Amino acid sequence: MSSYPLRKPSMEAAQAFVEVDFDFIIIGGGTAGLPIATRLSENPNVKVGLIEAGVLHSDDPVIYTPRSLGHANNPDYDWVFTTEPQANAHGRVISVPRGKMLGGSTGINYMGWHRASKIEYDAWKLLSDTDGAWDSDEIFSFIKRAEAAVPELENHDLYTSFSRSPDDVVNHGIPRSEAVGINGPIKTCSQKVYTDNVPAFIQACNTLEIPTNANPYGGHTFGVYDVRKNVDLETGKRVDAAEAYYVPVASRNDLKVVTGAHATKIEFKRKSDGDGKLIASGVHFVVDGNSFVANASKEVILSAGAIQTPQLLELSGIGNATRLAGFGIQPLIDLPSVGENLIDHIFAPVQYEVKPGIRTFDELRNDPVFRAEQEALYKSEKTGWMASTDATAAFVPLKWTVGESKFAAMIQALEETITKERDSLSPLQRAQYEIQLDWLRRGETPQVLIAMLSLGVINPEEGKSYFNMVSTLQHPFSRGSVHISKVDALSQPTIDPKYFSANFDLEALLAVHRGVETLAETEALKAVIERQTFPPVSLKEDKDLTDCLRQAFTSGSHYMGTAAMTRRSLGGVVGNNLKVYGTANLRVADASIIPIPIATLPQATVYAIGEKAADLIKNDW
Ligand SMILES: Cc1cc2nc3c(=O)[nH]c(=O)nc-3n(C[C@H](O)[C@H](O)[C@H](O)COP(=O)(O)OP(=O)(O)OC[C@H]3O[C@@H](n4cnc5c(N)ncnc54)[C@H](O)[C@@H]3O)c2cc1C
Repeated sequence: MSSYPLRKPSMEAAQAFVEVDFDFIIIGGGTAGLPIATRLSENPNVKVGLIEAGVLHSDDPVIYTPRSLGHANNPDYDWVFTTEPQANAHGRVISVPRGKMLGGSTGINYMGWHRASKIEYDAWKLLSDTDGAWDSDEIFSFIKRAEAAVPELENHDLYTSFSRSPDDVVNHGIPRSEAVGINGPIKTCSQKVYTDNVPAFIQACNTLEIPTNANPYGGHTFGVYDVRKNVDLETGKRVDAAEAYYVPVASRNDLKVVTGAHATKIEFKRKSDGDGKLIASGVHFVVDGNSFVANASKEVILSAGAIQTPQLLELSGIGNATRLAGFGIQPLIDLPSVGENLIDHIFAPVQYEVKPGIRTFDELRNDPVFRAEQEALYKSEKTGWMASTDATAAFVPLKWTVGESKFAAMIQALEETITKERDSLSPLQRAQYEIQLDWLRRGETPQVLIAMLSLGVINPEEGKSYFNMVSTLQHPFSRGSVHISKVDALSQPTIDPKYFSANFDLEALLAVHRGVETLAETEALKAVIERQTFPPVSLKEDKDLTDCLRQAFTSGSHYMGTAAMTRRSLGGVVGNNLKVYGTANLRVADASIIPIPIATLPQATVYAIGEKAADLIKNDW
């Protein structure tokens, strides 16, 4: 472990940090930053420094008890950012959760471990230069490197047995034994506790011809299944980037981590030879109001996440030159797409009260004796309800949700809008929309995730139990932005996801809501549901429900795209080697490089980005 405390900011640690001549400095100790730091420091001959604004929370039950999820939305763990008032959501200001700690957002996320369909990762290639383009095989191989799935036999995927019949189960694509990693740092497992709503949901999906997918890791995600979780079956704890990647190698001499240290700017020199590229040579940071500069002789890697990576680029002089000049920042590289292309998934709940006797995770709220038993079981055996989260979900193409004729009308209207607005779209949007339209028309790739969740219950009555079917939109057409609001790294940037700026997103969300209503009408779900408690059942008309969706939706907390890895001519910020265009040695590696919406819970993909970045850097040096 570091000789300096990582649990609180330390001036001595900051001073010792800047006295090292680093080869590599990584900004942000999160989902991608920690894999990069730990993989690079496998070579004892390089010196690696990592600057993280949050601190280490080892053994904090708020983080590591799976059932505590949702309790970390306060400044001890979270940046607690918010959006600009959203024009298409009655001016609502929406919460933007982001983990602030060693481990980043993996310390506060919901632990769903998932990957997108192959076709979605293959689209990255369509948007990039040919040389070194990423594709699904490559991303799958790096996800495999990051993960350790508990072998099936030891932790059987019980959910397949809940299907109506074996005919409802599909198992296709790359065989699971080849697709899934077993030796990586991130331990993942299947659910051990299934509450009564889960079998009902799976059977309801089967009734509506959504198959049970026994191998959602093989390249085809369509179907209903239990999403694996990054929970360690042996310890019963959340597995985050800090515990999985950093803690086991913390005593390495060549790896120095400074926490409570807020990076404020990247320092550059300009190359004197022909290409005149910028060379990143150091990083400014502050600890408790005191400024420091650390030096890197080889590379600086920016892994501050999709909100703060563009902020730091702009503060360092990389971005839209006119915008930067307006803030009095000398533009070093005119890259107008920095901070553009902000993508987020959109979530909207439908809440149901269950019939008496049906058990959901609300048992823990309603029955103090049961809760005490479960807490004791967790303490002694590291298992039971406290070690569990609910993660059953259906990934479904929009076509299924809507029905053929309505779907055809929706697509036609969407195509007309895109054609009409073509001149005002960015080159990247035009390319993305073509790809997204193709996915929609084919009707095989899920655009929709319906998640079975017991979290976020609205106004629960004592003694009653509930679950939510959360409709989520995974391939939105709306694009927002993140930009600096002042020349102050410590203040939050202006975050404007522009939710529903593409009207299609709202129509699609309404269609998903209708799909959820149909699911609730199946015999399987009717057997467990007492009544719908949100949205109010009195809201029947499309117009009223649409209004309710504008009021009730939340961010999926899956921000991506703000430093997109695409061709420069399309408005890319980084190339296939993750280097920022116009720089010789500044790379971005985090969720901001994801170029197009992907229908997945993104952390496994971001870990893969970190793993791949480490490989690219090792190969170059
Ligand atoms: C509430 C919530 C629930 C989620 N649920 C899931 C889920 O179930 N499954 C899933 O797959 N994904 C989920 N996600 C999304 C997933 O966790 C993120 O997409 C992913 O972790 C992002 O990784 P990143 O490396 O881009 O950023 P992060 O992991 O957030 O890392 C960025 C790091 O940089 C640090 N940093 C930022 N600015 C600075 C600075 N100026 N100086 C120093 N350090 C800085 C931050 O403190 C942070 O540690 C969820 C996210 C949230 C917030």
